[in-house]
Amino acid sequence: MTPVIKVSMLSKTFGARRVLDQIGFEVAPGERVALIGPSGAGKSTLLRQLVGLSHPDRGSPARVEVLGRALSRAGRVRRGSRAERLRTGYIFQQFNLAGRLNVLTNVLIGRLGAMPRMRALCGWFCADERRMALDALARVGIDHLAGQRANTLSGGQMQRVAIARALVQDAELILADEPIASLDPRAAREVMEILERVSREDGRTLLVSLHQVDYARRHCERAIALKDGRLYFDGPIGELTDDRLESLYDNLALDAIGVERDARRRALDVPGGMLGATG
Ligand SMILES: Nc1ncnc2c1ncn2[C@@H]1O[C@H](COP(=O)(O)OP(=O)(O)OP(=O)(O)O)[C@@H](O)[C@H]1O
Repeated sequence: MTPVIKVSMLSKTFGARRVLDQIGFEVAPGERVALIGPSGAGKSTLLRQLVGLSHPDRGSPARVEVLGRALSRAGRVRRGSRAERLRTGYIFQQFNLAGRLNVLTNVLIGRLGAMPRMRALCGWFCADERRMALDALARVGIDHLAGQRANTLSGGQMQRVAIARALVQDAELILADEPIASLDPRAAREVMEILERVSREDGRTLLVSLHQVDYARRHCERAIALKDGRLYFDGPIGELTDDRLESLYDNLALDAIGVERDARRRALDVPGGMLGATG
């Protein structure tokens, strides 16, 4: 099966600082993968590489392939066609909605890339497109808010709009960069449940960066951990033991990264799976 994401020898340097250092991994269709690691480890930089918002170091042997298409090679980005770009949905921590537009229009924006250019320029959406957007809003539980201005929503509702937009885009791959970092615990749980559900039900691949490790354990089957720009762990979520987490986060109290005390007791200490040095 062709991987949805295939990255090899990916390095990214800002000034004198190497933020990503020879990263390599693959993600299979339908996998739900949590991207974790301390602040500044390179998670956002990595996600941005997967949509061409950033390019690898020029002249490096880096290869980034997404949905079977080479996105960058030797530091050069290939933007791809509108249709190709639609296949990846990107969800931001800060929602990225047009605050003055209503919820339905914000969702319909996900269709713009698939519409004839003239109609897209004028923002003329047909009945089928509106129905599709309403269906997507119903799936995330907020179709009753379709006519409300986006900037009047709560953070959790805004993130549901962003997910509905990725659904009308029919994105096969959803990349989410700390989608719950600004949400209260209840909204965070609901948003993660929705992301897991749309991945499970539709077979969409999910790569989500998270600060709170319990959400990774609950909603993802695999974790990729970065530390100081290097791949530190890549394996099944069950192998991400508390000891490994403590070493990943330099002995930061586990409570600080959202690990519940009773979950600590349950965690298995399975050998193998660590790739890099500790500490
Ligand atoms: N455009 C840029 N120019 C210079 N430095 C950058 C740029 N983008 C990111 N960095 C630096 O790269 C490092 C990694 O940043 P990145 O945002 O990828 O980390 P992160 O793991 O997502 O962190 P956090 O969890 O805090 O969001 C940081 O030191 C950051 O300051």
